[in-house]
Amino acid sequence: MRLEKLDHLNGSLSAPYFGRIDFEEQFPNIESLQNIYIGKFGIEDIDSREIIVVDWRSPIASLFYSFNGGEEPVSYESPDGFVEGNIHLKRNIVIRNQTLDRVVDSYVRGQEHFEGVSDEFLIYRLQENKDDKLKDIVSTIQEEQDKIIRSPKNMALIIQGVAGSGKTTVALHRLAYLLYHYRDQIKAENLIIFAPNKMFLDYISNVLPELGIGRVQQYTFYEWALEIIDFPSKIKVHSIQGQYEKWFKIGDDQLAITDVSTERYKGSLQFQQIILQCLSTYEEHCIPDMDLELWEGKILSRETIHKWFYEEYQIFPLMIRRDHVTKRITRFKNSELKYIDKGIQKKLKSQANKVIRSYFKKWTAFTAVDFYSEIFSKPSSVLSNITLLIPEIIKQETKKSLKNKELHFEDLAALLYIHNYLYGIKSDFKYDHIVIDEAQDYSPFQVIVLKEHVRNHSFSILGDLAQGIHSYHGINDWKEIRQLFSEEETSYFQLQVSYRSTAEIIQFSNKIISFSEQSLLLATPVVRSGQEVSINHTPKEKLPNKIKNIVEKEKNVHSIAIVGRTDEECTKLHRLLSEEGLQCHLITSNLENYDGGISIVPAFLAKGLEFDVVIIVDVDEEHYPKNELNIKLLYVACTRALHKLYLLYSNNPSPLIS
Ligand SMILES: Nc1ncnc2c1ncn2[C@@H]1O[C@H](COP(=O)(O)OP(=O)(O)OP(=O)(O)O)[C@@H](O)[C@H]1O
Repeated sequence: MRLEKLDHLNGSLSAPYFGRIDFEEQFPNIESLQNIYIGKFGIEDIDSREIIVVDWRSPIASLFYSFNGGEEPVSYESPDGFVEGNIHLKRNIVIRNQTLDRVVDSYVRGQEHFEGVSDEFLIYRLQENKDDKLKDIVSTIQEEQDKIIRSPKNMALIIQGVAGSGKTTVALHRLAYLLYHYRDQIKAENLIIFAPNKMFLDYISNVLPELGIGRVQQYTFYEWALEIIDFPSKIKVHSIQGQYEKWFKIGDDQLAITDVSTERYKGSLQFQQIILQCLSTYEEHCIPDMDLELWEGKILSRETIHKWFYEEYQIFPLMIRRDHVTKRITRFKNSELKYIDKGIQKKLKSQANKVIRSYFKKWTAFTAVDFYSEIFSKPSSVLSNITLLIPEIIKQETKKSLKNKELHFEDLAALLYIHNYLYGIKSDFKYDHIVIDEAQDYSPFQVIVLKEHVRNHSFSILGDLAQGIHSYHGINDWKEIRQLFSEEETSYFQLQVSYRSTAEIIQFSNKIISFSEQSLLLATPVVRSGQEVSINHTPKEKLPNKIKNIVEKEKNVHSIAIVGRTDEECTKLHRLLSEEGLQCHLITSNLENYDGGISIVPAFLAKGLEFDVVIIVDVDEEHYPKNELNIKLLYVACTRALHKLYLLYSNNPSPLIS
């Protein structure tokens, strides 16, 4: 704790605070006017205990974020109850390396041009070029974001936010808030963030220590599942990347996303119900239907074993219960043997052991994979009626995979669910809070599994349906997730303002997403204007040169993305550009680090990232025909840009931009 505190103090040395409010508590006495300085970490005088800077997460600092201007009294909730008062000043301050860089008053009481809180400081921050990694936003958190960040812990928050509305950022700040506010109840090690891939985790990795929450666990769902289930080495478990080629290819054989696609089916509530029925039926029938006669005349009745299993050991998961019953039977046998004449003891012992072995052969011990195989390959008579409900095509496909010793990403939710039912959840895998970023790509079944791993349904579930490019296994509507929680357990928020891009880029992207058949929330820009989106016809052979020219023109920015449509084409373009002497990183699905600079990235991998300048290539009829997947892919690509967006096409432009 001391080391952590020292770390915070060192950080505060170079930038102690970023804001000030002058707050007059509502007493008649004007002397109660306090100048409150707000920083990333609180600082107090070690001798006098006087608070010099308050932590941004403290109750009083909430006024800095929730204050909307005007002369009406404001209030905040302190540990002793609500405190009311008036704000006289709201000031933003930029300090870098102990140098005061900028001071902007966004509200001064009594001055006419400050009727509301001005956005000048926010716009100044948004105009900056970003470096490689995501940054904290403590100095400019907006009111609607602050409400989410400060929501109570024992709630499943579901947040639909447009591209660039700060979902990822808000989720990380929420973790910092929870750790501050509930410091006696939760530990950083017991919080976990799920993100789409390792590169994305690297991209957000800087914010965590900046916010003082470096020890939070970070995982992809795939890696996490592999930590829990010990798969036999002969089984290959394919990650989600295995699906990319199938779903993101171009040409006439592009797949349509339907409800009976294997991925969607295996993530559905319907499938979870079937698995649950199989498990509970197995539970009902697993004990062999017989008494256990250890030796002649020594019978352990079926009823006694039932009582042990269904009543005494009921709190344990199935397989642990089976172990307990095994041990109990052995104890019973040993204690009974004590009364047996020494001369025949040995003989009866070996006879009893044989009987016990044969008894437990009839009582199958399953691993998750065995049970899953049983469902698909050779269901026992009690299960076969239930498995009839699984569509035949999915059954056949899965049976074939299992025969080839292969499992796929979409099988993981069911496998984890079975594993938890059979073996329970170890305390290492129980969490105080779970963040699911890009949650539109999660299936209801995945969320059901995660719900088993979190205490008090404490979730932050964030996503954007407009970016649902993985809807072959994700959701189409938040109802699919909301229905998994009761009304009191959940809260739903919408974030509609996009902070990432200029107004021009947002308006352009909105036009593209409006082609979608879904009714989706459109983004509203913060009034930050930039250059018009540039659309250029560029013949194929001139593409490398054109890209080089744009890069040359934009050489002063920190990050540029060249976005292609498929993995293969990006690799090709990367080679071509490298031959032309342009240094750039190719982002592939198994990349673990994000290096910034100039990147070449397929649209489906760009999700979650952002770049000062984005150049989208091949925006033509062939690569982006008008269908749901391409609308969303192009929307994702466009909304990655902060300041400038270029679209290049050869032949005929895509109908989405023509
Ligand atoms: N209140 C804010 N003040 C300053 N910058 C902000 C604010 N909110 C968000 N941003 C910035 O907007 C950008 C987008 O944030 P973030 O990546 O968290 O959004 P997102 O909703 O997760 O986006 P997407 O869904 O497109 O991945 C980031 O650069 C972030 O710093």
